[in-house]
Amino acid sequence: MTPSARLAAAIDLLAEMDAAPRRPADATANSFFRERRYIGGGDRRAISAIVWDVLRHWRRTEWWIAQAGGDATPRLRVAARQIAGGMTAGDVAQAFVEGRFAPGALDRDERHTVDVLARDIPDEQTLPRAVRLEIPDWLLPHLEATFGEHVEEELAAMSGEASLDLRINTLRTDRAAACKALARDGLHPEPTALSPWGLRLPSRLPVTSSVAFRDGLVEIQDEGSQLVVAMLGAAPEMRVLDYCAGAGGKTLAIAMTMQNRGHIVACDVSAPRLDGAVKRLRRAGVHNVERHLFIAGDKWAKRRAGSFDRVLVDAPCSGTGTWRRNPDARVRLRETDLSELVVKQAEILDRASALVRPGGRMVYATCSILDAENRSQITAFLERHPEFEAVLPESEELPETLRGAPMFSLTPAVNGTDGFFAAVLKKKEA
Ligand SMILES: C[S@@+](CC[C@H](N)C(=O)[O-])C[C@H]1O[C@@H](n2cnc3c(N)ncnc32)[C@H](O)[C@@H]1O
Repeated sequence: MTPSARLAAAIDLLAEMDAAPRRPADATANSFFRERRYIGGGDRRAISAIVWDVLRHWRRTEWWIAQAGGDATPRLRVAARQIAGGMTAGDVAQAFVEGRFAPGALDRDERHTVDVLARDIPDEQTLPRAVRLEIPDWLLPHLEATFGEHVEEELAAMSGEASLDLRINTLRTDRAAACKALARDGLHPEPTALSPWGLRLPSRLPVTSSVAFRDGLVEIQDEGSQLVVAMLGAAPEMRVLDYCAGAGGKTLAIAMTMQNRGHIVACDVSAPRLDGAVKRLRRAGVHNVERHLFIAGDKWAKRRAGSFDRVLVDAPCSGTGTWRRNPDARVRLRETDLSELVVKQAEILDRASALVRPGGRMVYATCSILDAENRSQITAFLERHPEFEAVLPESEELPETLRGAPMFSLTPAVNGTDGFFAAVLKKKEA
């Protein structure tokens, strides 16, 4: 593809993302490329790089274009990022050519805006703080409350690329053998610092086509997620409930800590997500998992009240800890989304807690960095449920540094993981 054709495809993809603002950007990108199989790997990477650069600089680009008197259309966003990358207004005009695989020429207004953009490249320090930090204005006080004076460095770390973390599957292998198998496919990970099962690769590499992945020796899982499972401390022969199991990412790791012995129930309200677990469970050699889909009027939970040794609540959340992977989520989160999530999380916690046996433990986890979804949520839960108390984790697999408190928060800046929160709550003996 020519450079102009790549710009044209990037503009088309951004327009599709604009048309489906609630859909994660990577899901839109996957279907965009699936429908255009003629786009080869190199072009696909180049187009994605243009689009992700726009997404990572969404607010400042919008602000800059508004200052120049233009509308932040996909065409002008792409043009502005080319200028930020060193192109002149003339270069941009030349790249926006007519033709079947080209973006089409800039019209008069666009040309004018591009001229102004190239003349007035903003100085970082003149940008309003929330614009510079690439977050909606309403979110700034929440982040300041969580991170205090570290807010800038935390958000800077969240603008970077996420590492690609793997979890070895001890049902099938150990770390040394997994590394050997990965090396045969040219993959040379380093052990992670905190998780005993983690391996880290520097960036997005084609792990899923490796033999080690296909044979179930490794799973893709952020180190933070692995530590949430370690926090749960599930052991062989226990009865464990994964209340928000989704496609089973943590269920797989729980089965591993239980050495495939005992019983796990993986629940969710989404059938497609639960169905997504089937193939993964098979690949990992896990066979002690039952799946259960929650439906309205379901008596399932009532019949099993007080019967589980461990309950994991990996709650639906703002996903603010995963901004490195989903930069679009950073500016799309609305204040009403957060307030709705906080209510939903409290309801889920109330329901899930009824399933814990006396003396049993519940771990509440989110991939959020916002206090409202984390510590405040736990404080409110403990006020509503005096039969629970926050306790220290009991887990050999958790590193010393995380064993000294009933809750942990991980962040990209401090731990190099996604942002995660986890808390251990014990149901007092009757
Ligand atoms: C953070 S995701 C879970 C990810 C999964 N545990 C993993 O490790 O791959 C949250 C899940 O909660 C589910 N969920 C949303 N509302 C729920 C509810 N009321 N009860 C149970 N699950 C719910 C969503 O469908 C979603 O799959």
